[in-house]
This record gives sequence, structure tokens and C-alpha cells, in this order.
Amino acid sequence: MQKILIIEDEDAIRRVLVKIIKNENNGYEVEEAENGLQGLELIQTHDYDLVLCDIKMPKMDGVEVLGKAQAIKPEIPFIMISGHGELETAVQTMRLGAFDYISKPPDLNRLLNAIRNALDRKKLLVENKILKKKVDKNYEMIGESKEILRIKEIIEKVAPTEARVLITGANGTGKELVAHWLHQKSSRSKNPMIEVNCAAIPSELIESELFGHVKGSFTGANRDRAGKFEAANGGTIFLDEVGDMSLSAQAKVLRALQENKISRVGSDKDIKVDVRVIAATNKNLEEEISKGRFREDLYHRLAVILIDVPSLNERKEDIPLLIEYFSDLIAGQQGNTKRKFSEGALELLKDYNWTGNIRELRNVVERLMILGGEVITEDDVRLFANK
Ligand SMILES: Nc1ncnc2c1ncn2[C@@H]1O[C@H](COP(=O)(O)OP(=O)(O)OP(=O)(O)O)[C@@H](O)[C@H]1O
Repeated sequence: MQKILIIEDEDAIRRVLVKIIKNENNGYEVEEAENGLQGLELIQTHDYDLVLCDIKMPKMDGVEVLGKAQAIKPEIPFIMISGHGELETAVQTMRLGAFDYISKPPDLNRLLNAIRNALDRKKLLVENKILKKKVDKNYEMIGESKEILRIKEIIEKVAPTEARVLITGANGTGKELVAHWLHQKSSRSKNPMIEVNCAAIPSELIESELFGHVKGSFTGANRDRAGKFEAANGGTIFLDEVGDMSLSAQAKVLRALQENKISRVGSDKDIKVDVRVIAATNKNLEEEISKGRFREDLYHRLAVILIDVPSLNERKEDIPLLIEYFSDLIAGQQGNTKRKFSEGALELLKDYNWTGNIRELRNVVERLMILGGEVITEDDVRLFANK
């Protein structure tokens, strides 16, 4: 059921609107207010998917209702109803955030179209909000150890700048998480963050993946295709496992960083790109450089800021917090109740011989939640924590 509120002081117009809307779709629930003040009260106390609002009304006019409603519930779309001679005001309300306007007397098709479009947009906004919440939840960074606090502090300082960042650390320590935070807290966050796992792409394909190609440039290239650098334009590219990139791809990335230009494979036309680069690796790049497998000049271009993410064993005090977080997350995902871990169980888990990969900790928590008792005890840990 989608809820629509009509705020209109003229009885006749209100009645026509209600009739049209109800006839159109019996999935619409319609409520009415006779003036702006009453309308605003209803908006404050009820949830609506759409408001149709007259401009000229006693007590509070439509422009004021729109402004006040936007301050408290900005997601509700407004369609303004403009009387004779109010066209200019109607256009102005769109600048203030109204979704659309219709003129009196309402034209049936125009009205129904505007309503459908406004409701679609509302649905999209809500879906986006839910998605964003989900994304934020997936990227929570748990930990109060001085190592994690230091990383958060660096992120706060570095994210708003254009500086390139190289994130190092063992597998599963949270490098990707750091990269997401850097993007989310930057002015580029409205644009995409494009991830490329350099280790997962065969070396003969990596250039085309990063820079795109033109039709006919190699067997199978049967149409022009943009690469990840172009896709990330205005945003961030995250080069994960950058230490695994071939030397020829490294040369091209270096050029992209030096000149802010790329060219698609098989073309000599330059394309300007505005991309911030964040890279990550679990390799020791200095060692790779000494072995001739990684370009030193590229290393210096990438590592303006270095963030080393410590392994779990170096910040054991975060383990109980992570256990609680994962227990909550798993319970939410699987629809069962969150499990309590006894003090003794937490102590044992703190001293467990972790590989350092946080995914291992998550798996152990999940295993204990399945195999352990209502409260997870030291005995449960002894019996079930090891594989
Ligand atoms: N501090 C943290 N708080 C909560 N979850 C975390 C934390 N650090 C890592 N994780 C979770 O652990 C998993 C592994 O983290 P992530 O993918 O960021 O690691 P990575 O170092 O990029 O791994 P890889 O080297 O395998 O690419 C992810 O699900 C991530 O959300």
C-alpha cells in the first residue's frame, strides 16, 4: 500500500484528486488535509510516500510546507498544485526540491504520470538507503587497539586529500576495508570505487582490463571496450594485489599516474582520466624491487602514504570485540539469536594461535555458534575451535 497525502484547501479539487488517484490504482491509500498547517502535522506524525500540495492556502502556504517537510523528511517527494498565475512560483518550488508540479484544473494523464514517477523515485531512494546501510555495515572497522586507532586517524587525515596510498599487510588483515574507508571519506565518494584484483587476472589480459581495448586489437576483441581506469573516472581505482602485476602493465600504470592519461590497447589515442589510485599488497615490495619484479619508480608513485595493517596477533585485545561483532553479524544473517561467550572462552580465543586472517576468526565464531552450547564456554572452545 502506497500512502499519498493531498493538502488542498479547495474541497472540489481535493475530491477530484482523491477520486482520480483511487480509480487509478486501489493500491494507493489517500489521506487529506484542508490546509498547510494540518498537512504538516500529518507529515510529522505519519509516513507518506508522496504529497500533493497546493501552493496557495490559508494558514501555511505550499512553499512553506515544502520547506518544513524537507527539513524533517527529505525523502518524501512533493508534487505542487499551482493555480492560475502561479506558474513562476511552481517552477521555483522545483528549485527548492519539489519533484514536479501540475496546474489546476488537473490534467488526468499529466497527474497520473507525475504520481507514478514520483513514487518510483521514492522507491529508489529507499532502496538506495537500505543498500547504503548494508554496505556501511559490511565495512565496519572493529577494534580499539592502538594499532587500529592509529589507522583510523591516518584515514581521517589522508582520505580528503588526493594522495595515493599503498596499503600493506598479510592476507585478510583488512586492507580492502581500509581502501573502502579512504574512498568513502573522500570527496570522490559520490563517484565509483572500482576494484581490480591484479593477481586474479591473467597477465596477458591485465592491460586490456585496466585500460580497455579497441576492436580488432587482439583475437576475441570484437568491439571497443573501456577499461577500469575509465570506469573509475572521477572516483578511485583500487589496485588490489598490485605486487602481482606484470612489468608491462606496471609501465602503463606508471604512465597513467604520471600523465593522468591512458590509451586503450590497440589505440594510440590518449584519454584523459581523473582517478585516485589506492593500491594494496601482501608482498614485500622492496624485496620485489630488488629482485627486478617490481618497478621502483612505480613504487614511489604509489606509496606517497603507506598504511601497514597489523595482523590479528599484533592486536589481540581486539579479538573479543571482533568475536562479539561476528556473533552479532552471523546471528543477523542466519536469523538465530546472538550467542554469549564466557569470559574464559574469550580469554582462550584471545591466545589461540591465529594465522592473522580475520576470516579465520569469523569461521571459528560461526563454528562455535553451530556446535557450542547456549553460552559458549572454555570447553566448547577446546573441543570445537580447532578445525
Ligand atoms: N577491523 C575489522 N573489523 C571488522 N571486520 C573486519 C576488520 N578487518 C577485516 N574485517 C573483515 O575481514 C574480512 C577480510 O578483510 P579484507 O578483505 O579487508 O582483507 P584484505 O587484507 O584485503 O584481504 P586479502 O589480502 O585476502 O585481499 C572482510 O570480510 C572484512 O570485512
